Amino acid sequence: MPFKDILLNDGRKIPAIGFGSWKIPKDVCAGQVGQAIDVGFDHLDTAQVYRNDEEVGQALKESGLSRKDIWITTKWSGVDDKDPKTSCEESLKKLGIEYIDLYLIHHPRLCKGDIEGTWKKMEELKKSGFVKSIGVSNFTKEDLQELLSSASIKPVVNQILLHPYVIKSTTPLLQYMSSQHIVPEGYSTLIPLTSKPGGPVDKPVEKIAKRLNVKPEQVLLAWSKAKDAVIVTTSSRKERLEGYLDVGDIVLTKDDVKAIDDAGAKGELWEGRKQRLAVGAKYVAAAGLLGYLLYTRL
Ligand SMILES: NC(=O)c1ccc[n+]([C@@H]2O[C@H](COP(=O)([O-])OP(=O)(O)OC[C@H]3O[C@@H](n4cnc5c(N)ncnc54)[C@H](O)[C@@H]3O)[C@@H](O)[C@H]2O)c1
Ligand SMILES: OCCc1c[nH]c2ccccc12
Repeated sequence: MPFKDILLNDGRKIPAIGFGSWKIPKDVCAGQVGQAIDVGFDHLDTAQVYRNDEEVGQALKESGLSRKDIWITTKWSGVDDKDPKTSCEESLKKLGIEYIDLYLIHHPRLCKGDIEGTWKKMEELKKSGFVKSIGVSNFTKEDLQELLSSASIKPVVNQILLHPYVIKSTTPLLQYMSSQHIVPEGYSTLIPLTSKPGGPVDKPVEKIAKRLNVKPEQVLLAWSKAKDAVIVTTSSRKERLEGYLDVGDIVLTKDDVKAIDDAGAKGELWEGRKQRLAVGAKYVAAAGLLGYLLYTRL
């Protein structure tokens, strides 16, 4: 059972899993994007700041795919202080395409305190037809509320960090987005494997992987799918990409999702404590140093 497209609030349908080109070096980018297309990815996720749009465009051209058969998301990242319109025109040219499926504000800080004004520029881009859908990334609930207070077009998605170690703090945002029909796109979902191995999430993920006879990364992506998120992931390895696409067939039970959420919340609590301890330790060290300096001067 392949992934089912997800319906957006503007009536368009987005493929439920995308291949991201962040950090892919220029010299191997066209090859890796081409490989992703060959294994069956029909959704590419890039950004102005990834600086590999020409190579993504080259892979697209070499794939021979018809434009309508591939979904392209790119983002306004405020590079060189260029505005969304100029950046969008440059992205279209670099990617070698006539329109962008989904254009995102990469981060609220790029709006420099004027979320409403920046969103108006995004709305203009949608009206121009060069961009079919518009959305945001890394927006908090408060950022979205500010945007929605004057928007005439709603963002279709908010692309956010989504992994078990942030699920507790992110759930209120997900609930708010759901109430506003803004679809979550989750990135860095594999963080428990890539940068936090050995944490509390490993155990439930491994147990579920064993039961379902799948890989741990597939369990994590299936968890993201269970949160009704569009998955944004990547790999240079063909077998991993094939495994990602097979996640369309993996359905976690409510208990599976809860076990992963609970373990993630434990890790989040521990991270929070560690950070507070580190800040506390810094203060103690600074106070000690100050005391020592005062003592030696007296
Ligand atoms: N909007 C944003 O601010 C933002 C931020 C980060 C990423 N993104 C998008 O999301 C995409 C994916 O981001 P990501 O790379 O953080 O995602 P990810 O968490 O999906 O990690 C992908 C990496 O995990 C590795 N991996 C897979 N299985 C593994 C395993 N079992 N053990 C160890 N490593 C394993 C892959 O080889 C790959 O390098 C990016 O390319 C970009 O398009 C957007
Ligand atoms: O999207 C990947 C993370 C990232 C890299 N550069 C950025 C600039 C603005 C917002 C996010 C990013």
